[in-house]
Amino acid sequence: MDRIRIVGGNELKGVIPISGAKNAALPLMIASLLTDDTLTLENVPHLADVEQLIRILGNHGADISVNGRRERQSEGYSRTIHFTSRNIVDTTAPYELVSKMRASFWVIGPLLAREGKARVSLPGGCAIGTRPVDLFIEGLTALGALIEIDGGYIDAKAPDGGLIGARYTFPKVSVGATHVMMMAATLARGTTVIGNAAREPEVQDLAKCLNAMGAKITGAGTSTITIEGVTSLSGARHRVLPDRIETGTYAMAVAMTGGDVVLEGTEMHLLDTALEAIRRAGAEISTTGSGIHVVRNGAGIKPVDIVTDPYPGFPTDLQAQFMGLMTRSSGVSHITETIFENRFMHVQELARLGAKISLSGQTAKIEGVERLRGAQVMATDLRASVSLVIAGLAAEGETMVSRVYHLDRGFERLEEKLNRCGASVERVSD
Ligand SMILES: CC(=O)N[C@H]1[C@@H](OP(=O)(O)OP(=O)(O)OC[C@H]2O[C@@H](n3ccc(=O)[nH]c3=O)[C@H](O)[C@@H]2O)O[C@H](CO)[C@@H](O)[C@@H]1O
Ligand SMILES: C=C(OP(=O)(O)O)C(=O)O
Repeated sequence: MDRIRIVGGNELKGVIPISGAKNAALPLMIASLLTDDTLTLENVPHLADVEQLIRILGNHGADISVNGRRERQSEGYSRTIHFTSRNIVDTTAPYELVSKMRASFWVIGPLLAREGKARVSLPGGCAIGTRPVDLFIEGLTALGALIEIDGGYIDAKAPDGGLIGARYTFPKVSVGATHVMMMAATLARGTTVIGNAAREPEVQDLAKCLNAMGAKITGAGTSTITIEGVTSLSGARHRVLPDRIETGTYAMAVAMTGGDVVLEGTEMHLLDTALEAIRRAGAEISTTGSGIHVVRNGAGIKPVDIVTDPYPGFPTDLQAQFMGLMTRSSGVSHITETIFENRFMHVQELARLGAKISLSGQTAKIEGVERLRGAQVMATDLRASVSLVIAGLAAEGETMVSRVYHLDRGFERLEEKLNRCGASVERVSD
């Protein structure tokens, strides 16, 4: 199993290209099941989750080629991938495939809308909370679906004549349930109005792509989304938006080590709240022609309190990284996690590097320390693992991160990107 060795202490200087967003690419890929035409996605990151979803879509009958080549042959950054699901050959998404990744459950929306039925295993994904699927069930039921849970699978059937547009307000904001309801409603009869919808940029990106495919969606990016059903969707070409979580992660890495880096190909408005927190911690952040410029020269790291919230709040997917940064602040900070009930597994690993963190319910109190010292640590989930990398970049000596398969789910060429800016990060295969 691969590990990552980091020798800390170097400032980061240079340019880091930001990849297409994993959390946009996944629903966009799934949307290809809604049409028998070809959906071409540009700027798709080369990540374990994307590869896994390629396998899942292939199981449903999608024909997938990468830059004109067959899947898995391209080594390049951010690929262009063509998805064609001429016929859906199987409406079952089996446990063996779905249990590895939360988003794969989302195929339930397109399969139900296009084929009138779907049998999808209950999902897996990062172990950061119980992550139930009740909101998906309620939303799809509102569209007329009959849903049963059977042997660990959700069995969903559309009424004769297909799903029916409806008004439904989510009792809680869910990114995944918003994606699924929006996709399912594109092919429903009549109009659907989703209340308390997720406003994340990835939801907006999916709506933009669906509209390019012929859907009639308005309001994405606000909490009310209206979808007028159409009888069929066509193919389209769409560029995946930049990864705001990768952007925030590298911005925090620069704030942590000091240095001067341009995050290329990304946009500030995708993560205003997180960038504001990094600024308050002491980094200077500005827009350049090619992306975002992050600098921290000399000044220490100031303590900043944050609370995670649905977009446009501080993203839970940057909470662990921000905690990594706060471990070296000059005072006491508090981080409150409101989205997932078990997203503090990085706390005990950061402690191995010398961090002083105590937990009280959903709030972590971080007492900044003057120095961290390298140690052996274990990645427990995707974002937790990269918080250990951020801490390792500033720690004295060698940090060895095990279970890096978590990192490979969401960070494209992490070692290469950091090393090009002067870090010392190496993958070790045992
Ligand atoms: C692939 C992807 O895009 N993953 C992101 C997505 O996950 P995901 O879409 O799974 O997250 P949700 O927005 O659905 O989850 C938000 C909260 O709602 C709860 N919930 C969700 C569905 C449901 O049926 N019932 C229910 O109670 C969850 O347990 C959680 O407490 O949004 C999260 C919140 O920004 C991010 O951390 C994940 O990185
Ligand atoms: C939690 C994440 O992913 P997933 O929803 O796929 O588990 C994430 O991207 O941080």
